[in-house]
Amino acid sequence: MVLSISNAAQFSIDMTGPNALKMEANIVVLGTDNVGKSALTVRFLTRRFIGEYGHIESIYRHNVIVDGREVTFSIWDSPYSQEQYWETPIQEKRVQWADGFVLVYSICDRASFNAVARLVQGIKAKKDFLGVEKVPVVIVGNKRDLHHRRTVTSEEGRLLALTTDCQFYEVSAAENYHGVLMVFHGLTDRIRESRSAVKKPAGIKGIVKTVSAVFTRRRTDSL
Ligand SMILES: Nc1nc2c(ncn2[C@@H]2O[C@H](COP(=O)(O)OP(=O)(O)OP(=O)(O)O)[C@@H](O)[C@H]2O)c(=O)[nH]1
Repeated sequence: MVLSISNAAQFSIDMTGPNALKMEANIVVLGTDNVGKSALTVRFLTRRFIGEYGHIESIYRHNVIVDGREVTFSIWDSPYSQEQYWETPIQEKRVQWADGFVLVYSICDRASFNAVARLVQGIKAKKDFLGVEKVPVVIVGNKRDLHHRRTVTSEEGRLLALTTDCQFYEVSAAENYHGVLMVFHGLTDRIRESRSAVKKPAGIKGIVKTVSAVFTRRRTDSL
């Protein structure tokens, strides 16, 4: 199902400057059941927390201005499939489609944290296989308001992010919009960085490849 929500959150209004470029970002939100994936997504889209969200899989389209650039987000809020995450064609499609990932666990649910640790490895391995060197991933510990029921410490979350080269945030989708905004803001920055890294001039390996491609082409052209 594709929902289109417009006129929602705008966190900057500089649309007129010379830097007001447009950008598109496909984002997949993943995590085990009940961790708050939909709450987080809907909070970002509407600024609201509505409590119950059902289990509908959706792609939401949403335009916002981030640092003077118009960003069109397509956010895929997807349910968790327990086993062989990477082996079904639909899951594989998700990974190919995504420019960045938001991996959510609940700070009160250790199994959900362990699942995120597995997900991040799986995503990186799959993207690596597809030739993507650095995939933008944000790890989010949700339900921060329930700190009295915490079973995963902030340090554990931070350490996981550090060792897997991801960003890390602890948020409460229930209580706070700003933290959720930071998640999507941070991910947008990472996506932009990863795109400009791809455009950087090739290193020596790239030059050798280009030169040999030119010579190979000349040879085949002259046959
Ligand atoms: N206390 C608290 N509850 C939250 C928070 N975020 C979500 N919830 C609640 O957690 C439950 C699950 O939230 P959802 O957003 O439906 O979680 P989900 O990960 O999309 O769940 P699935 O649809 O099962 O995949 C709901 O009852 C929410 O109200 C939060 O930050 N704090």
